[in-house]
Amino acid sequence: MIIPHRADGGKNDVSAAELLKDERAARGWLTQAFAPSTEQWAQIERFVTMLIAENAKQNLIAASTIPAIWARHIADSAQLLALDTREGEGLWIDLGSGPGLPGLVVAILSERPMLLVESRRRRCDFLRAVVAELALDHVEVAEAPLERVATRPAATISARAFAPLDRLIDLSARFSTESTRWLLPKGRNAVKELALLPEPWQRMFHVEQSRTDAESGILVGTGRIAPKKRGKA
Ligand SMILES: C[S@@+](CC[C@H](N)C(=O)[O-])C[C@H]1O[C@@H](n2cnc3c(N)ncnc32)[C@H](O)[C@@H]1O
Repeated sequence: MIIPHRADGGKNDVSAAELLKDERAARGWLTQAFAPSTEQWAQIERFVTMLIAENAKQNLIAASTIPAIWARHIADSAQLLALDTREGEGLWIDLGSGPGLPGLVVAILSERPMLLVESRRRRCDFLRAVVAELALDHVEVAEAPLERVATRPAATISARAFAPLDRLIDLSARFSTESTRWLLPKGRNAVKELALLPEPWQRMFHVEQSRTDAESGILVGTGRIAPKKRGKA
């Protein structure tokens, strides 16, 4: 069962009737939830323009989603920030960031230090181009398979369309601490994927309904997952 949005002081709460189904609703919600400055709006607009232009050169987002890019990608990414409103300065790691979804959207809307992990060089070239263009000094790009990224404690771990849940956790457990917030959009399989996890991990997570699709869920959890012990080869 997907748990509907819980009131967040009222500020970020939406009922099913207010799902962000179109571009106007998505932009309206961004304004209401994050009150972006003029500079942040300009940065988001520029990111959207760069993403659409780059998509003609490499496949970053489904072309069919471009007319709804604010709802399907920008608000869909920003909703993760609304699920981790802690003011702390801890590192946010976005796994398999692709074109920076959700990592770059979060980085534009917040000052959280951000590590974007992406293994494909052309995608990293795009990430670096956006970081430079928007002067996002708090963003680092790790061009490597996650398996080869040095372990650092993460305050937040996000991963959108990165890997099946068990593999995602297996690869990223070493970055988690007792206070790590896990934000894992899992589409329509969220409940099923959660049910397949070992019991102690299952209890760490609950499923939040996505603001952009009533049938989709985001796994939200807090805590450390002990990395699997690997035998010596
Ligand atoms: C389906 S895309 C999703 C991209 C983005 N998060 C989004 O929602 O649009 C998955 C991304 O993960 C990257 N990826 C897959 N396995 C990876 C790994 N082991 N380490 C780092 N990146 C990986 C791929 O190159 C790809 O860009």
